[in-house]
Amino acid sequence: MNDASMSAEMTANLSKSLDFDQAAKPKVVAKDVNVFYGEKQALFDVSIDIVEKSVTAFIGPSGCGKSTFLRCINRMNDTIEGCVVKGGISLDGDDIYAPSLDVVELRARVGMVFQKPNPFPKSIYENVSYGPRIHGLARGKTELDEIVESSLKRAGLWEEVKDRLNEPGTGLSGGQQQRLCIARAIAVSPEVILMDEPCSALDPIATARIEELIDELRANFTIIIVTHSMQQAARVSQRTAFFHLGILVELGATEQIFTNPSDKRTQDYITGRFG
Ligand SMILES: Nc1ncnc2c1ncn2[C@@H]1O[C@H](COP(=O)(O)OP(=O)(O)OP(=O)(O)O)[C@@H](O)[C@H]1O
Repeated sequence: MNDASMSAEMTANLSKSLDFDQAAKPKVVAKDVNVFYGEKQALFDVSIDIVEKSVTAFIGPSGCGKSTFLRCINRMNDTIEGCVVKGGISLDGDDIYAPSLDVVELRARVGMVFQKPNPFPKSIYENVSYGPRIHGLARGKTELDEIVESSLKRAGLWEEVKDRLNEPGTGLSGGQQQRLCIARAIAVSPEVILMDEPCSALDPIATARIEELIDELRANFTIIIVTHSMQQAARVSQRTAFFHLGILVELGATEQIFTNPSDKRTQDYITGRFG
């Protein structure tokens, strides 16, 4: 390719990614986020808009700060001693670090699914009904039953568990447990779901099931997924953010990031030169 056609192609791609950005409404907006663990700085001036009702993947080599940034969005870093977050993050314009903000309420708006499925040591029913109960989302048993059923249906688990709702959640297979954790997250009607490597403990079939589910859920939720798998990022996300050494190097439409990244570090990572 000569320089002229390369630059035409780059301009076309850039305008494609700008179109993509303009059509989308930002749900989470981070501005100049810096995170420290004691003396060590883990994130440097991260600014990003996460658009609503889509999947954004965070990729990058181990230790680059993906999970640290994810945890900033529901203030899970507050629970880590010595961790200090500076900068601003808003959810639909609300400053989530405002002193008046109720963190319990924030975590109902921003749910989280972890790497290892972690159902409570309770029944399947109680795993899903716990959140709606403590947040007062149901006006009685019938409504609670309805929330449990609809959450399990949306998580694609209902048919497999409807006859064993009183059995322990921990008795399910790994993939089913992860779908139970997704049902638990959905049950409180969050706006955003954070997923920290949700498939890393699962086999390929269970992984495919969760990936299909993520694709269905994006119609109603804003999803951010940290993944080590570039194939997974390419399959499930519409936007991809590449982190390196605590810096957000590049954010763009997933297709553009994987076919025509603008930064050499992204190019080196996606072509397997490091990471
Ligand atoms: N609780 C903690 N205490 C101290 N340092 C931490 C803590 N958690 C993360 N770090 C450090 O912050 C940096 C970013 O870590 P983080 O886990 O966010 O990266 P990551 O990109 O998610 O990595 P991985 O892909 O391996 O999960 C790393 O240098 C890590 O050692």
